[in-house]
Amino acid sequence: MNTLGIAVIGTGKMGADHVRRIGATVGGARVVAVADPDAERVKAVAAGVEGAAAFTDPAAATAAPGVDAVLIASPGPAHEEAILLALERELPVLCEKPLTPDPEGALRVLEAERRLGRRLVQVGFMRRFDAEYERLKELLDAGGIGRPLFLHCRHRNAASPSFFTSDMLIGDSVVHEVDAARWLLGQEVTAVTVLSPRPSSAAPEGLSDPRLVLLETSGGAIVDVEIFVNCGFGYQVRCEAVGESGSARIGDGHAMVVEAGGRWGGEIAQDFTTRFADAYDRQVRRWVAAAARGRVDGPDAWDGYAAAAVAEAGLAAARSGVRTEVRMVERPGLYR
Ligand SMILES: NC(=O)C1=CN([C@@H]2O[C@H](COP(=O)(O)OP(=O)(O)OC[C@H]3O[C@@H](n4cnc5c(N)ncnc54)[C@H](O)[C@@H]3O)[C@@H](O)[C@H]2O)C=CC1
Ligand SMILES: O=C1[C@@H](O)[C@H](O)[C@@H](O)[C@H](O)[C@H]1O
Repeated sequence: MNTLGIAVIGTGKMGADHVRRIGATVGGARVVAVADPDAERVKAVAAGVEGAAAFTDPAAATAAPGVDAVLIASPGPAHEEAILLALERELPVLCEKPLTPDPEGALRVLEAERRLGRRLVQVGFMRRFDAEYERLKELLDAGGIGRPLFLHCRHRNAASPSFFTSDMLIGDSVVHEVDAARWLLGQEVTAVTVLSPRPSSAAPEGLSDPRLVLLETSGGAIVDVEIFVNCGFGYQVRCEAVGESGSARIGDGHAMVVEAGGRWGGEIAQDFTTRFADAYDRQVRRWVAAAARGRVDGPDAWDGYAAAAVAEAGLAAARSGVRTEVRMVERPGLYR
């Protein structure tokens, strides 16, 4: 197999981490171009990769010599433009979540793929590549705990970045649970309710943090998500599935428990780059292997659209305080 030349669009926290990962742990690929409007940042990232050209314009990076595929790690509102540029060139794409912040943008991506007649876009819902999530999915698929009734989810970040808004708790954070729930249960989310307690005193001024998000699914299950992005003590992503004949829980993170000095305990990961390091590696490896065959082997643009539709309902539910139904178009044949 020839080496896949990748353009990485956006070289902030995730983009720089993906550039490092492609060089360090992903075979069969190399970064040939990077783009970021922050000229200093993009130059610094390119300087660490032999043969990578630095651009401030994503279009120029996408059109650079040797680019066979595009990995997008810019902020959500910039994703649609970057995806459409890549699709114009019929290049495979791995786009960080969310695919787009709104369902309308996601529908334009679906339309671009429909015109090409094939799927080229994978969305960075990396939990599908996490070993614990995979085991939970296998158990549910095998009927190991009977028909699922509830997913109880906890999603906590130590602290939110300065640019974080109340909408992003749903559109940037809870989208992971939306995708995980759809994938684990094999069902669509049909309605959303959002409850917002008095904000934590640790939350930045104006940020509605934490929140409780309730998702109803097409198969009659209920998913509750505590999203708390300034919990202060670390990064925790937990999921307990309760079925008709049992329950199963992942994400306790107790890989090693130390008993010493009259105490017992373990460490808590401080952010997603640690907790999901293996999942990101496997996600990018699988994408590279599939992209080299012109295929998508993971969450696709339809999954990105579905998550955006649920997020839209979630934002309306948060504003109104009322249970809000999710509106989705019929799934096109390309994604069945
Ligand atoms: N899968 C996961 O667990 C995670 C995914 N993400 C996603 O990754 C993406 C990037 O997030 P972070 O790296 O945390 O943000 P960041 O703020 O650290 O980096 C974003 C970078 O994109 C650049 N940028 C801004 N506009 C751009 C444009 N039009 N074209 C190209 N670059 C542009 C910025 O200058 C910055 O360097 C987002 O979609 C976010 O939701 C972020 C954290 C974890
Ligand atoms: O995707 C991510 C971030 O964008 C988001 O802001 C965090 O809340 C999530 O834990 C992380 O996985």
